[in-house]
Parts: sequence; C-alpha cells; structure tokens
Amino acid sequence: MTRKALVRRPGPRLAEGLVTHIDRQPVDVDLAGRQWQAYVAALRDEGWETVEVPPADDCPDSVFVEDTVLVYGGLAVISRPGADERKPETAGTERTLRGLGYRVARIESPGTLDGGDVLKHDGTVWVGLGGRTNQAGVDQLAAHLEPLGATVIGVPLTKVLHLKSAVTALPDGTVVGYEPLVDDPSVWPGFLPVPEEAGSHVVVLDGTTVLMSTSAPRTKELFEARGLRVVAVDLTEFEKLEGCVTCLSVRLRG
Ligand SMILES: NC(=O)NCCC[C@H](N)C(=O)O
Repeated sequence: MTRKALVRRPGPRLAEGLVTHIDRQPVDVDLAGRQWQAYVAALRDEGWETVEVPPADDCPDSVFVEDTVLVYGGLAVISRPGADERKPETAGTERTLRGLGYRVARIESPGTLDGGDVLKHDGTVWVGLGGRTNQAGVDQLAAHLEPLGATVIGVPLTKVLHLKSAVTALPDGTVVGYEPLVDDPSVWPGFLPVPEEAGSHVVVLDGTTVLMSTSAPRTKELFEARGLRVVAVDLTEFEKLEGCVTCLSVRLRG
C-alpha cells in the first residue's frame, strides 16, 4: 500500500485564522512554522510520503488542508467550506489530487461541507452537521459515496467546530472522544471516553500506531496501555486556532 499525505505549509497570515468556539489567543507564527515542519517530519519518519499542496497565502486557515476535500478510494470529493473566507482554498487541493490521478467530484451550492466534519472507518462515513457542514452537503456527499459502497450518517454537532474536533477512531475502529464535547456518544457502540480534549484527536499511521498532540499526556498513556504506539507532536499554535493533528494533512492510502 502506498501511503501519501497532502500537507500545505502555513501562510504569513496564519495568526488571523478563524476562531469560533474558543477565545482568541495570540499565535506565534514562527513557532507554528517549526511545529508544522516537525509534524511533516513525523509523517515522513513513519513512512508517509508527503505531498505539498501549493500555498494559498491569502487564506489564513489554509494550513488546515484536511477541510478542503474528502477522499474515498480513488474519488476526491472537493469540499465547499462552510466559512466563506476558506472557499478559495479548495482550488489548489483539486489540482494536486488530479495530478495524483484521483477522480474528482464536488460539493456544490447550497451544500457546504468541511473535511474536518467527516470521520471514516471501514465503509462507514459519519458527518458532523453543525456550524460548517449542512444537510445539503451531507446529502451530496452521500450521493457521491454510496455508489462506492459507503454508508453515510449525519451526526449532530453543536459543541465544537468539526466532528473530528470531538471524535476520531483508533486503528481498530474504536471511536474516542472527550465526553463533555460530544453531543451524542451513543452514536458509536463501544465509544471510549478520553480524559483530555486534545486526546480526542488521533491520526492513524498504521495498524498499531497513532499520531497525536503532546497536549494530551494522560490519553497517550491510556492508548499505550491498549497496546498502541503513540507518536506525539507539539501543536500548540494550531490548537489556538481550533486546529488539531487531523486537520494538518489528508491521508491517502492507495
Ligand atoms: N479539520 C479541522 O479541525 N480544521 C481546523 C480548522 C480551524 C480553522 N481556524 C477554522 O476555523 O476553519
């Protein structure tokens, strides 16, 4: 299996990125650049080839490349971000994925969808319906993915920015989240509560390894006790903008 990850380097306006559910804190753009380099290095060290999407420096939030697309098998569904400021970010992602040979579909108006609202595991696709993604966006995504065998399920989301700000899945499919921020944990049988908000966010690197933030040391121990290997990176400057470990890349498992 080839493992590639799309990334997009942070632009000079990063500190102006959107904040919705948390208070704005000053972002150190130089430190963010170093944290991004370390994130990319961690992916490479774990055997992922990283592919840079061309910068979109007019868009402060462009580093959060996950929001611009949803990839399922050989299909790239280009998103239509719920925040108008972020809509121009999708063009570069589309060019890059076409260049890699992906078929392309698009979420069209009046639909909106952010990639961060989409959690996939084993043919099931949960989509957070809240601030950034609307029902038309979910319906369009379902129309694109159901012919490929996926089951698409809309999930209410009110407490955080994106579904994957609340929950992600471990390699075995166990959905993890910080309960105070999850609207309805009963959506996922076997839901595993974690003790820290940043512990909700994992990127699956392989069948036994996850990437997560150093901001969740107790959750790291919990995952290690379950037999997982955890690679941890500092993401403080992106966390100040409601970003997390998932949103800085798009994982392509070819
Ligand atoms: N998928 C993600 O979790 N994306 C984070 C996006 C954060 C950005 N400041 C935004 O509000 O759109």
